Amino acid sequence: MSLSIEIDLQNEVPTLLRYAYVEARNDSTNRQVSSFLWNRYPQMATSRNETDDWKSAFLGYSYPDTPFSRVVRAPSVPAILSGAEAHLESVDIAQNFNDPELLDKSFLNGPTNSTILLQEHSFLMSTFLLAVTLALILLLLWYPLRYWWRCYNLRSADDPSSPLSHLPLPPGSFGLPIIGETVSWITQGPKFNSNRRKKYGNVFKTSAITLPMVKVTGHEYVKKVLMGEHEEVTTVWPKVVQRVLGANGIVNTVGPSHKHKRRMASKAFTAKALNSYLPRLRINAEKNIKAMLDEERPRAYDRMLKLTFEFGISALLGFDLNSKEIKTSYNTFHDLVSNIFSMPYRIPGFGFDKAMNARTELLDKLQDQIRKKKEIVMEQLRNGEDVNYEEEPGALDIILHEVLQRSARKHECLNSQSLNNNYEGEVKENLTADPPEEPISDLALTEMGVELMFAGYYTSASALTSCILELSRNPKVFKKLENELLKSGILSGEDSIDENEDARPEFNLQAIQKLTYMEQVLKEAMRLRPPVLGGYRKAKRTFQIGPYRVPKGWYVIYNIRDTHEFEFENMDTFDPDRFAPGRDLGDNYRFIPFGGGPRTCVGRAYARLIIKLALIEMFRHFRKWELTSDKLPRMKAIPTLHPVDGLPLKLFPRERIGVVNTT
Ligand code: HEM
Repeated sequence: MSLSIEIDLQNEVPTLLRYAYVEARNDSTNRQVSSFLWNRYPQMATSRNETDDWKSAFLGYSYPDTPFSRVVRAPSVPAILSGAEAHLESVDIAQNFNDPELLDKSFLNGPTNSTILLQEHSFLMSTFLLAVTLALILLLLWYPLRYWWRCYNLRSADDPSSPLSHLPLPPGSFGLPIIGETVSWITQGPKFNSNRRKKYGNVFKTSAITLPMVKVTGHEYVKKVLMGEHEEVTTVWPKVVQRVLGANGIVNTVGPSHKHKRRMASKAFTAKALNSYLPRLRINAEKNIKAMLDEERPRAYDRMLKLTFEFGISALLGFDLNSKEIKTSYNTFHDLVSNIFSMPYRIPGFGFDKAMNARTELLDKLQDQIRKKKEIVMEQLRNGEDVNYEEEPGALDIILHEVLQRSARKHECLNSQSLNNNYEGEVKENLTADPPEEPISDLALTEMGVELMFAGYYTSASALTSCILELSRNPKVFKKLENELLKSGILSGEDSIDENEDARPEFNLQAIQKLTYMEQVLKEAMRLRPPVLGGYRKAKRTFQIGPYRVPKGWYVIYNIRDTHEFEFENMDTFDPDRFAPGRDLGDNYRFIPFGGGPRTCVGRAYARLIIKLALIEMFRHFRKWELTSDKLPRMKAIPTLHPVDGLPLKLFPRERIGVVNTT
C-alpha cells in the first residue's frame, strides 16, 4: 500500500507544483515566490493560462471549454489534490521556496528503490503480457492464415478454360502467409534452389514477394520455357528494372516489336561490325591492364568493370569521351546498375530513387547525342552511303543507320523532312508491312543505348573476373593457354599497339576466333560461375512442363547456375577440356550462360570478343598472377556474380611485354 502512495506522489509532482504555484500566486505577498517557481519549473504548466485554469478550477471556477478544466473535473482529481494537500502540509513552502535544493527534495524526490523495482516489474510484466497475447492471437490465427494463403495461391492457379487444368501443380511450398519464401530465398542463396531441388525435383513451386512462381532447372524444362517465349511465356523483369530501363528498349519489349528491335540490334554485332570495334578495344584493353601495374593493390573485378565500361562507351555508344567525362558517366551508370534490383519504393536517397535519377541523367545526355548522330546518318543516307566502318562507328550508330535506312527504303520517303521532323508519326501512318515493324523512336534508341551498356559491362566483367580467378588457381590451364597464345603470335608485339598497328600480325576477329583453348577456358568459367544466374518469365497461358501445369499469370524462373550443376558432373572442378573440340555436349540447353531461344543474349559475340581481348592483354603484361588470399572469395550474385572483395591480385609482370619465356 505504502508503495502505491509513493508512486502516486511521484507521479503527481507536477500537480503538487501546480498546487504550490497557485498557492503562491494567491498570496499577493508571495509574488516573488510565484515568479521564482515559474522560472525554475516552467514544465509545471505549459502556459500561464493553463496555470490560471488550474487556479480557477482549484478555487471552484470552471471553464467548460478548456481541456484543463475537464481534467480538473475528473473524479481522480479531488483525491490527488487532497494527497497533495496532505503532502504540502508537511512542507514549509515559504521556507523551502527560498532554498531550491530543499524544494527539489520536497517536490521532485526521485522514486524509492522499491518504486523503481515495481515500475520495472510492471514494465516487464506488461511487455510479457503483450507478447503472450500476440503469440496467442497468432497461434489462433496461424492455421486459418496458412489455409487462407494456400487457397489464395491456389485460386490464382485456376484457369477453367485451359485443357490442362487436370494436371497437378508442381510440388513445393507457398511458404509463410504473405511473405511466402522470400526470407529463405534471400538468406539461403544458392542453397535455396539446391535444397528444394533435392526435395521436389527440377520443377518446383514457391512464392516470393507475394507472387506464386515456378522454378525450373535442367535442359529439358529450361528449353521448354525459353522456346515458349511470345507463345507460352513472356519476359517480365522486376518492376524496378522495367522502370529504370524503360519500356522501349529490347529487354522490356514483347511480341513483334521485340523481334524487330533485336533484328536491328544484331546488325551491331556482325563480324564486320566487331572487327571495326577491335582497334579501339585493343587500345583500351592495353591502357587498363597496364594501369594495374601502378596500383598498390590491384583488384581484378574493379579493373575489369572499368575496362568493360570503357569498351562499352567507345564501341557500344560510339562516344569519344575524355577521362573526366568517363569517370562521371561511370559513376552514373554504377548508380543505375547497382541499384536496379532494389525494392520498388521510390524514397529519396534510396536504391530505386538513385537508379531513376541516374536514368534521367543518362537519357538526357544520350538523347542529345542521338539527335546529332541522326543528322549525320541522314546525310549519309541522302548521299546513298552505307555505314562507314572505317570511321569506327559504335553499335548505336550502326543500329541507327539500319533503323533509318529500313524506314527510308520501306516508305520510299527519303527526304529529310519526313525523317527528321516527324519520324515516328510518319512511319506509323504508313505502316502496312507484315510482320508489322513498329517504328523505333528516339526514346527507344536512347533506351537501347542504356540497356546495351547495362546488359554488357557488369556481365562481361563478371565472366572476365572468373577467368582470371580460375587461371590463378589452375597453373596447368594457365600454361596451356599461354602456349596457345604464343603459337598464335598474338602475344608478340611491342607495347604501344596504336603506334605499331602491324606489330601483331593477324590481330583480327578471325585470329581471335582461332584460339580454341581460350574459348574453352571462357566457357568453363561461365559454366562454373555464370554471371547471370537465371531469367524471369510470366506464363501467358497455362502450359505443361514435365508432368505439371504452370498456371496462366504465374511467374517462371529458369535457373542457369542450377542447370549447369545438374547437367555437368563434378560441377566445382574447373576443367576446360569439357568443351574440347569433338566432345559432344549433347543438347545446347545444357550450357546456357547466355540464355537461349528468342531472348538469347544479343551481345554474346561482342562479350566473348572483349573478354578474350582483355585476357590477351593480361597475358601480354603478366607472366603469372596470384590471389592474395588462400581462400576462395565470397561471391555475391547481384547485379551479376562477383567476388565481394573485388579479387585482389599479386601480379608478376613480364620482363618484356608480349615476350613469353618458354623455358
Ligand atoms: C558474359 C557476358 C554476358 C552474359 C553472361 C549475358 C547473359 C545474358 C542472358 C542470360 C540473357 C537472357 C536473359 C533472359 O533470358 O531473360 C541476356 C540477354 C541480353 N543481353 Fe546479355 N550477357 C552478356 C553480355 C552482353 C552484352 C555485352 C550485351 C550488349 C552489348 C548484352 C545484351 C543483352 C541484351 C540486350 C539482352 C536482352 C535480349 C532480349 O531480351 O531479347 N549482353 N544476356
